[in-house]
Amino acid sequence: PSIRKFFAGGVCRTTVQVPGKVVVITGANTGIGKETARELARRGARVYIACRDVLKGESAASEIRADTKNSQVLVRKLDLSDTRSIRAFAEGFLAEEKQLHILINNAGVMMFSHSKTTDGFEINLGVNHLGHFLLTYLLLERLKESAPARVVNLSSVIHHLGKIHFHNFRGEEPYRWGFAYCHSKLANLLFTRELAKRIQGTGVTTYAVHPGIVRSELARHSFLCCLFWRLFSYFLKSVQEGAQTSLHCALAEGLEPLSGKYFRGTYIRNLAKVAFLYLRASFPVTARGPGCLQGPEITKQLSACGMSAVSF
Ligand SMILES: NC(=O)c1ccc[n+]([C@@H]2O[C@H](COP(=O)([O-])OP(=O)(O)OC[C@H]3O[C@@H](n4cnc5c(N)ncnc54)[C@H](O)[C@@H]3O)[C@@H](O)[C@H]2O)c1
Repeated sequence: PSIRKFFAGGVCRTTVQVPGKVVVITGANTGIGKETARELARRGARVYIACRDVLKGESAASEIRADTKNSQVLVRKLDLSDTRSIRAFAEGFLAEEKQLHILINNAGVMMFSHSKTTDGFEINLGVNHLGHFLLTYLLLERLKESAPARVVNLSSVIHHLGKIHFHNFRGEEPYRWGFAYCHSKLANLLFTRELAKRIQGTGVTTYAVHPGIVRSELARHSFLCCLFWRLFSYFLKSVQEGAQTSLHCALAEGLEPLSGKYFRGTYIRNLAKVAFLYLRASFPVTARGPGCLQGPEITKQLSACGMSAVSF
């Protein structure tokens, strides 16, 4: 058990209750998002599960309602791979709710095949970053009106392997080794940093999160990743443990001065760092064209802006 505890990482220790607060969580019908929704519902929030499959969302919501005795767990349709769906969700939400206190941009895909969103963007970047970018933009005024409010973006430690290919947002050239997911997670991080700057002084703050390596459904599109997840499942976090960093950023008091920072509630950070440095050295990715910002340059720029990780 002590080894398990070592790998489990930080725990959200705040006892803050949030009755009456309005929360939107994307992709909360499964995995980390579902557990985040459960805990926020337990603490009294009105929780919107924004997901692609309303039936699956309803089944998660009824489980959470029964578990937490909070009837204010609602499901709304949102497909982040389609800007029309994002606009329709935002329009419906803004008509229905006068307040929004916490937005958790949690949904994510890890796809290795060369797919695109409805609007023609590379699928990982399109869903994980561009979709959430548009959603946040459409809800930002409501967040400001409800301040103090927070935006939590799920990134990943794997952003270390990411690069921003400005010339390749539509996936004209396939990415090597499924790096598209890494690029999208780097975009989540950069978005958090820039958003924090632009909303400074409005009472809305934002945080990026690495939840740890979590036993969820994220790897379902890749046989190799599924195999890895199964082989090492003992060392991976449970979804409840994986939700702790998002919960910490959504709830903990006094985080406002840390707006724009990247949070990791995990004790395995140094192991992860060594592994990623090794990977980066083993598979150096060369620049492709003028619009490409390289990983090491980005890391340098991020740390110059105080974007090093905060552990709790
Ligand atoms: N599991 C991990 O080890 C890990 C590590 C680092 C970061 N993350 C991040 O944590 C977040 C949650 O992932 P998870 O591990 O719970 O995986 P998960 O697959 O269980 O959950 C992802 C959710 O996103 C939803 N989703 C996917 N595409 C969508 C779309 N187009 N529109 C709306 N919803 C969509 C899925 O339906 C699902 O509910 C993701 O952003 C992921 O990148 C996970």
